[in-house]
Amino acid sequence: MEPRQAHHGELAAELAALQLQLNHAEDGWQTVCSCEADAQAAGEGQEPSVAAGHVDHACRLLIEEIAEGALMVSRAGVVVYANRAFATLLGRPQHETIGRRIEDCFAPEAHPRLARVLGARGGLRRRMQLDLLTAGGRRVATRLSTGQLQLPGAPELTFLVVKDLTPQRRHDAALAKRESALQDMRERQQRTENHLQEVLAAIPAHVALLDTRGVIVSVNEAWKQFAKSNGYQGGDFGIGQNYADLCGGVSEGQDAHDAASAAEHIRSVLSGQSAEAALEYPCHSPTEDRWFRMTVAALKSGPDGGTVDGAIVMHINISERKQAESAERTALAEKLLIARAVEQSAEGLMVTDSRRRIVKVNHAFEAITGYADSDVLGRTPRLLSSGRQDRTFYEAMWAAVETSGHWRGEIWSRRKDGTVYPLSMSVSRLDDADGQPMNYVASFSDISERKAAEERVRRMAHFDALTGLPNRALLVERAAHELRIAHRSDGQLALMFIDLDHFKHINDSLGHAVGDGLLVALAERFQQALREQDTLARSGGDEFVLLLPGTDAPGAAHVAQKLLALASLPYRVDRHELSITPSIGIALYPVDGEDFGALARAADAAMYRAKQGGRNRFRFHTADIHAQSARMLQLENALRQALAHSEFSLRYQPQFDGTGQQIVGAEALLRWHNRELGTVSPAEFIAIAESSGLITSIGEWVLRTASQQMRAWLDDGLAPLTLAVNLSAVQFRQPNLTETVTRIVGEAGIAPELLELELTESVASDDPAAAVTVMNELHAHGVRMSIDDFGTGYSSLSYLKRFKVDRLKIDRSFVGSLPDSGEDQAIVKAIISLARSLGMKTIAEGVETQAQARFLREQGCDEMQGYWFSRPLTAGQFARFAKAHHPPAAGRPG
Ligand SMILES: Nc1nc2c(ncn2[C@@H]2O[C@H](COP(=O)(O)O[C@H]3[C@@H](O)[C@H](n4cnc5c(=O)[nH]c(N)nc54)O[C@@H]3COP(=O)(O)O)[C@@H](O)[C@H]2O)c(=O)[nH]1
Repeated sequence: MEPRQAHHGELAAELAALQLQLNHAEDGWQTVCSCEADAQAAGEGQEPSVAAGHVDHACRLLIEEIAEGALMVSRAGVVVYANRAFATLLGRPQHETIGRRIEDCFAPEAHPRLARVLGARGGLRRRMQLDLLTAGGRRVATRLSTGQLQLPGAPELTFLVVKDLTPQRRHDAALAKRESALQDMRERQQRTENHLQEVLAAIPAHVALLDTRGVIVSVNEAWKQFAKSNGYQGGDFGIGQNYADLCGGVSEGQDAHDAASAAEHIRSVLSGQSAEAALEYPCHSPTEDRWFRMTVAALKSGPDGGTVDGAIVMHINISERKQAESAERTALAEKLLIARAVEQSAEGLMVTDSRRRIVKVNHAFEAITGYADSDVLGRTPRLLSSGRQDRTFYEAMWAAVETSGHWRGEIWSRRKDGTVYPLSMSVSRLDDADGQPMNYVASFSDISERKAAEERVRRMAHFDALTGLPNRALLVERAAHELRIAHRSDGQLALMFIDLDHFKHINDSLGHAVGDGLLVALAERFQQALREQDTLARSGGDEFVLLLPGTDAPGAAHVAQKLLALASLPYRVDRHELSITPSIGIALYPVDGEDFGALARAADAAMYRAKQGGRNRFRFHTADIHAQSARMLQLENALRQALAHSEFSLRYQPQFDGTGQQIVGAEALLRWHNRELGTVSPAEFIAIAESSGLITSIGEWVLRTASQQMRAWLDDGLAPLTLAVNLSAVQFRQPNLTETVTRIVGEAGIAPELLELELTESVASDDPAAAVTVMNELHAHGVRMSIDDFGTGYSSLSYLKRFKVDRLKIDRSFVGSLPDSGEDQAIVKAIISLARSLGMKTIAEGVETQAQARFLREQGCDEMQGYWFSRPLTAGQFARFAKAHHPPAAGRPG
C-alpha cells in the first residue's frame, strides 16, 4: 500500500505546482488588469500627486516596457498606438503597426467582435480571446482586455491590452498532458488495485498486509474465512493487531517454536534484514492434519525500492503436498522395510521376470542354495532342479501358477555343492496392469531338519526303539496290506506269536540292560533268517510277531523250527553266556481268521498252548484252541455284566493255627454264577477279568463285601479274625490302591489290622522296588499282607526281606504230595525256614489230609488251610463254624 501512496503524492505535488503556476499567472493577469483599472481609475478621477506630464511620460514608458501588448485604436479602427510588445507579437516594426487597421492585426473571425468593441461606449470593459494574425500569417492566441478612453479634448479611443496566450496555452497543454498522464496513472493504479484486490480475494492463500510496525492493515477473504472456520471470534480478523504478537498465542495443533520463528521472520523482513522469509509449519485441527507455508515479503518503495513500507504475509495450505510427501516417505519407508525384510528373511526368495529368468535373490537364497546372486541372475530356476521330480511334476506346478496364480508344495532341490535337500516352497505370479505375468516370486525354506524330525517321529511311531523292528502299529498296517493281497489272490498268509520263555528271569537276575541285549541279538538272528517280504515286529516286552505273506502251514512250520533252532543257540551279552527258548503260536489265513485281529487272537491262543505244552515249541491254532478262545470271549462278555447283575458272591474258607485246633482267620473266595454259563471257577474267570481290566472293579467289590461281612460278624459277636482277601497283580498296580483299601475298610468300620491282602508272587516280582513302596504304604495304614502261592514264582529273595509281609503261603502244589514227595518236603521245609529267618509266618494251603497237616505241624508251619479243615463256606456257615471252633476245639475241626 505505501509505495502506491508515495507515487501518488509525487504526482499530486507536481500537479499542485502546475496549478500554482497557473494561479500565479492568473493572479498576475488579474494584477495587470487591476493596475490597468487602477491606472484608468487614476486617469479618470483621482488627482495625480506628481506632475501630470511626468506621470504621462512614466505611463508611456511603463506601457512601452510591459510584457503584454498594448494599443490604442481609434473609433475608426486605426491603431493609433501600439507598444513594443504588441509590435513584437505582431511581428512588425512598431512604426508599421501604428497606423494599421485593427482588423489587419487579428484573424478574420475576430473582426465582428473587434467591431463591437470599437463600437462600444461608456468605458465598458471586456475581456475576450481572439487570435492575432502576425505579419507572417501565423495565428497567435491572445486575450484581450478592452476599454474606452475618453481623454478630455480628444476623440474617444479604445485601448486593448493583448496578452500572448501562447506560453499560457503551452503551459496549459503541458499541464493538461501531465494531468492526463496523471489520470491515466491513477486509472491504471486503480485498475491495478482492483486487480490486486480481486487477485487477493481469489487466491486461496490467507494474505495479510502489514505496516512497517507489523500491524495488520488488511487481510483477504481467504484469511477471513480461515479465521472464521477456526473459531476466531474477533470481527476485525486481526486487523489493527501486531502480527508478531498474534504469533505469540499458539493454539492447539501449532508448535511454539514455529510461532516464534514466524514472528522472527516478520521482524527480520520489516527491519530490512531480509527481503523475504518462509516457514512451513503444522496447524492441525481436531479433525484433520494441516500444514501451511508462511511467506513474508517486504513491500518496498522509494526510487531504488530500498524503503520498507510494510510486508505481505501469505499462508498457503500445503497439506496436500505434505500428505503426498508423507505418503511418499511412508511408501519409501515401506519399500525399504520390505527390501530389508526380504533381505533379512529366513526364507529364501527368488524373483524371476516373465520369461522365468532370475532377476533377484536374497541373502537366505544364497545361504540355502549355496549360489551367490552372480551365479544365478539371468538364469532359470532349472539350475536348482534336483532331478527327483519328473517333468510332469513341474508342468503341474507351473500350470497351477498360471491358472490360480499360486502354487505351494514340497520339492527336492539341489545345492551348488550338489547335495539334494527338501524345500517347502510357494510360487506366486505377479501380473502387470494388463493382467500379463510380470514376475514370478518363489519363497522357500529348507525343511531337511523337519523332514528328518518327521522321519524320526515316523520311525518312533512305527518302529521299536530297542530292536529297530517294526512295532505293532506298523505290523497292523502291513498285515492289512498283505491280507488284501492274499484276499485278492486267494493266497495264504501265516501269523506267528513268539514269546520268550522265562525271559523275566534274565531281567530280574541280570538286569534290564542284559535283557535288552538279548532281545536285540535275538531280533537280529531272526531278521537275518527271514525273507524280505516277511515282517518281524516286536509287540512289547519279550513278545514278537511274525507276518509271513504267501505262507502255508508247512512253510510256517519250517520257519518256526528254524526260529526255534536259531533262538536256542547261545548268546553272549555283557560277558554273560545266555540261552533262551521261545514258544510260538501260529495262525493261518484264511482258516484261522480273515483279519489281523482274528489271526492275532488265534496265534496268541496257540502260543499260550505252546507254553502250556512245555514251552520251546510251536503250536498251530487248532479247533480246540479255537473253542477255548470262543469260551474266553464268551466269559469276558458275561463278566462285563456280572457286577451289575449281582452274579458274584463270596465264600469264606477257615484258616487254622499250626495245631489245627484254633481258627485264626478266613480267606474270602470269589464265586460267580451266571444264568447261562452256570457257576464259573475263579481259576478260569480271574485271568479273563485281569486281561480285560474288569478285575479292578470286581476286586473292589470283593474287598468291600468281605470288609462289610467282617463288620457284620463282629457285630454278631464273632471274635476278631484275620480276613484274607486275594489281590490281583493288576489291582496292586493301581496308583490309588492304598487310598482305596483304607477307604473301604474305613467305610466298613473295621480295623485295618483285621484285613490281610494275599498278593501273588508276580505282584512282588514284576517290579520289586515299586512293590516295596506300595507295601510300605499299606503297612503304614495297618493292613497285613501275605505272599500267595509262594514257591511257584520267581521272587527275588533280596527284595523279599524288604517286603512288609506277614505270611508266606505255601502253594498247595507242594502240599498235595506230602508227606511222600521228598522234593516237596524239601521245598516246604525251605519255605518254612526262609520265612522264619525273615521273621514271617507260614500258612500252608490245600491241606487235605491229616498226614499233610501233621507233617506241616512237625515242620513248624504256623497255620493251615484246606479241605481237611473246611471247604469254603457261606458267611452264615462260616459264622457258625467259627463260633464252634473258637476257642480252640479238640480233634478234627470238621
Ligand atoms: N484275585 C482274586 N483271586 C481269587 C479270588 N477268589 C479266588 N481267587 C483265586 O482263584 C483261584 C481259584 O480259587 P478257588 O476256586 O476259590 O479255589 C480256592 C479254594 O477253594 C481252593 N482250596 C482250598 N482248600 C483246598 C484244598 O484242600 N484242596 C484243593 N484242591 N483246593 C483247595 O484253593 C483256592 C484258594 O487258593 P489261594 O487263593 O491260592 O489260597 C485261586 O488262585 C484264588 O486265589 C478273588 O476274590 N480275587
